[in-house]
Amino acid sequence: MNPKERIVLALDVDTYDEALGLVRELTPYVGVFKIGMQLYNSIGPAIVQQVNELGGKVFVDLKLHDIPNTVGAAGRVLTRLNSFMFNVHAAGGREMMQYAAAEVSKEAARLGINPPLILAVTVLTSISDQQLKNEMYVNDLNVLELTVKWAVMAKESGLNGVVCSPQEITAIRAACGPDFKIVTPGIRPRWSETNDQKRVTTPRDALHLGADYMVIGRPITKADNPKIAAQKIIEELEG
Ligand SMILES: O=c1ccn([C@@H]2O[C@H](COP(=O)(O)O)[C@@H](O)[C@H]2O)c(=O)[nH]1
Repeated sequence: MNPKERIVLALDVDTYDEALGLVRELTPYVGVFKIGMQLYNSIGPAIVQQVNELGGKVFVDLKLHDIPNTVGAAGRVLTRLNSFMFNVHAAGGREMMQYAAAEVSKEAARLGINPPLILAVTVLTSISDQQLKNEMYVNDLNVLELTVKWAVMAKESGLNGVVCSPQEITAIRAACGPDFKIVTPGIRPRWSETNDQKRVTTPRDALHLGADYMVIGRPITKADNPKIAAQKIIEELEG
């Protein structure tokens, strides 16, 4: 895969015009477009089809977290929408992930299409070890240990990969093997601000650590010139 194909651009905007403007401008530099709760809740599921029609693969980042029946049903909908990938929270548990995987594969078979990749969100990249302990009351594991446990559970449940910080790639790769997809937000070039992200690396470090896909939002979308920012990241990845 070339570096461009590994870049997932977070379309964290409110409107159809802003989103499609970014898709048109940045298609030459981006492999996948991520539609998260801001855009999806603002303009609805039709945006997935619109991005598909412009030739973009879509990661629907709704971080599903509910009882198995509800998440399975939502998974069927996201399969019908032709998402390239979508995610659920590993914290939803084994039964929820197994059920989502089974429903998605049945729905894809029924439609005769490739199923979307299903990823488990481990510990959000905005959470530090201190927060995990003091706010989530997880006292016996640190972030790294918990992400690995959840990644193994996701794999055993039939999911295709995880969302985690690039800082956890080496440990997850060792536990889950080469084919398990690792998708990493928390990507910050040296020239950009960290914002609310806590567990970050540069794009180049994430690539060397073995990220399959890197989710990048504000360093590109909030740059004075998003195209130049994206180009600079690709050059850093190729350099
Ligand atoms: O652990 C997670 C899971 C998802 N995200 C999402 O990725 C992007 C990151 O955007 P930046 O602007 O590059 O910080 C954003 O849409 C998050 O919802 C994450 O950051 N961490």
